Amino acid sequence: MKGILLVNLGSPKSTSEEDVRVYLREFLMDKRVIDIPWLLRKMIVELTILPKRPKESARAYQNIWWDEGSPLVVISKNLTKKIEEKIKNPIALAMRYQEPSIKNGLTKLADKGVTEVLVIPLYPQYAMSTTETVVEKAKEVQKKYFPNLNISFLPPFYNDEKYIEVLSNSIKKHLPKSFDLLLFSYHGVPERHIYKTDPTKQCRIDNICCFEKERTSHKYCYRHQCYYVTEKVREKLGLDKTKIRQSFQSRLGRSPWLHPYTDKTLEKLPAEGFTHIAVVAPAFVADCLETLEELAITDKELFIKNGGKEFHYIECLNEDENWVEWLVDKINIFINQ
Ligand SMILES: C=CC1=C(C)c2cc3[nH]c(cc4nc(cc5[nH]c(cc1n2)c(C)c5CCC(=O)O)C(CCC(=O)O)=C4C)c(C)c3C=C
Ligand SMILES: [Fe+2]
Ligand SMILES: [Fe+2]
Repeated sequence: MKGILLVNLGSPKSTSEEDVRVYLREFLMDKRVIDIPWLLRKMIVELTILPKRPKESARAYQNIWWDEGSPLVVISKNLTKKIEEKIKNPIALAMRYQEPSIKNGLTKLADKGVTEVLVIPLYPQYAMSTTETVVEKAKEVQKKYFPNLNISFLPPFYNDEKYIEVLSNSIKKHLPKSFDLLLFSYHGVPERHIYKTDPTKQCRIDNICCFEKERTSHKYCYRHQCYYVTEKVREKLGLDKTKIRQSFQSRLGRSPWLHPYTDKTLEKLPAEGFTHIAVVAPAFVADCLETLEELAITDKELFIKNGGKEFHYIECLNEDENWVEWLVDKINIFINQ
């Protein structure tokens, strides 16, 4: 029998400083997130990040936590339930970090007699810190604990026409009547991750390859995939190029990340005459710390402090009916093939 495993990033178990530390340790010790040799990574994580960051992050999580738990996990669970009601085959949810784990999700499916699993990493764009780490972890768990289970993966869907339509319609539904500018803010990655995953080794941050129409490197280029989504959604919404901007948020550490940075962009927009803005975050399919806290609270304050008047945060796809339908369609193709 065929089954489905949805995989999202994951959250700490609670907003306590200790649970946040445990979560950050697992997350940041992933070699596809901080891609340096193990000993150096361990030293940086344990000696420079974990002494202070868990306290700050715990406070941030406390600002957005729901009665039922982490927004990202709660939304992902609700999404799974909605899909479950529309398909005949078993479906389970897993998180790349913390609980429910990928092993836990595969166990649930195997216990129901599933022998073939479609793993769906819940990321529209490919990055070594998102899709790749989910794929590699799922393969590792399968090999170790479920040798008789067949697994395959839904590839990044940033260029799926129907997905673009679903995203555009959701944004349209939440756009305010009048605004000066729509900002597309994507989670950033270190620039070196773009070079590292480029099979052609030709993509350079300062040249235009990421904007070109066809290129082998696009399949593994997070930067291109973000530009693609922005451009296609802009076209679908019928917005002039002057009405949109794209930026990258949530950087960590001192090395250069993808530019322009969201916070720096927001500081400058009011002086450029953009005081009423709407902000959307299409790298996330579910609202989370990075959208509800970083964007909708911290970055909003920054924008207002710099002369902005209106900051309208547009929610992620979350449990949108058309998004559920899109996933159900992909699942049915797998089940019926
Ligand atoms: C959507 C795509 C994501 C990419 C790409 C990504 C890369 C990436 N992230 C970090 C460091 C942190 N990210 C944190 C939170 C976080 N990141 C994503 C998604 C992507 N990350 C999500 C959905 C979340 C929110 C989780 C939640 O519980 O709501 C955090 C933890 C919070 C904090 O302390 O700020 C860190 C740290 C790196 C280093 C990286 C690329 C290499
Ligand atoms: Fe992140
Ligand atoms: Fe590129």
